[in-house]
Amino acid sequence: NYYPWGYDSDNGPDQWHKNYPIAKGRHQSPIEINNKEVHYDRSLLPWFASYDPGAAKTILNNGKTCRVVFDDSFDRSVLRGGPLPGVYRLRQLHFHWGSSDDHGSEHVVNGVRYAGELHLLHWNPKYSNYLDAVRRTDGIAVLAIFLQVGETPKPEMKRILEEINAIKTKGKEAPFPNFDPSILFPKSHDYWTYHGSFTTPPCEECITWIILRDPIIVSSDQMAKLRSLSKNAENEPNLPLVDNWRPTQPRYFRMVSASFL
Ligand SMILES: NS(=O)(=O)c1ccc(C(=O)N2CCN(Cc3ccccc3)C2)cc1
Ligand SMILES: [Zn+2]
Repeated sequence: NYYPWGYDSDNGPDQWHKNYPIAKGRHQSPIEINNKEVHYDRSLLPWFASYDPGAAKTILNNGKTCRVVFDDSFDRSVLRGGPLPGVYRLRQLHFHWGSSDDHGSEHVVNGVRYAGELHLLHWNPKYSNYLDAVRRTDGIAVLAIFLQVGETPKPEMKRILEEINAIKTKGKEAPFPNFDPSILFPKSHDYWTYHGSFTTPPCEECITWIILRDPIIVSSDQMAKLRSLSKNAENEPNLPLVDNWRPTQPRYFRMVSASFL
C-alpha cells in the first residue's frame, strides 16, 4: 500500500523513516548552523559557477516544489572550487517555502528562519549518471541560498515567478529556455559547508552542502506567488503547496566549516 511521502502529519518528516530508514541517519539535512560551533577554515577555496543559459529546459510543479530542469548530458553548466574535488553538473533548481514570511527555509542560522530557500543541485560526473552519483558520499553538491523578504526585491526572481501561472497544479510543466541561475546569486560568495543528505526522501547522505551566508531579497508578493502553487492535480480539490521544508536534523559529530571570518 504505497503511500507517497509529503509534509502532512500522516506522511510528513516524522514518518519518512518508515519507508526510508536513512532518514534517521547520522548525516541528515537540514541542520541548524550556529556561529559558535563553526570552524573558520582559511584554506577553503572560493567556489565558481559557470552556467550556460542555453542549458535551461523546463519549469515544473511536481506537487512538492517548483523545479527548473537543465540539460546535464555534458559539462555544460558546472559548479567547481570551494570544498569540491572537481566540477559538478547543474541538474535542477527548486525552492522550499513556508505558509507565511516568518518561516520556510530548511537550514536555520543562529535561530533565524528565512522565508524560503533556493537549492541548486549538481552531480559529480565522475559517476556514470545522476542515479549512480546519488549513492556516493561525494556524488552531489547543493548550493543553497536563503530567501529573505524585504522592500527591494531582486528583479532576477521575476522570470521564475512569472512562469508560476503556467504550472499552478501538480504535473504541469512549461518551457523555460535561456536562463542563467547565477543571476540569482547574492553579491558575496561567502559560504558554510558540511556533509549531509537530501532533505526529502530518499534522504541519501550524498550531499556536499554549500550554503551562502547572504540571503537574496524577495518581496512578500513574490513569496505569495510561490504559495499560490497547488500540490494537487488540475481536476482535484485545491491544496496549497506551502511548508515544503524539513525540520532541522541532529548534527551529531559533523563539522560545519565557514569560508569567511
Ligand atoms: N532539497 S534537496 O536539495 O536535498 C533535494 C531533494 C530531492 C531531490 C530529488 O529530486 N531527488 C532526490 C533523489 N532523486 C531521485 C532518486 C534517486 C535515488 C533513489 C530514488 C530517487 C530525486 C533533489 C534535491
Ligand atoms: Zn531542496
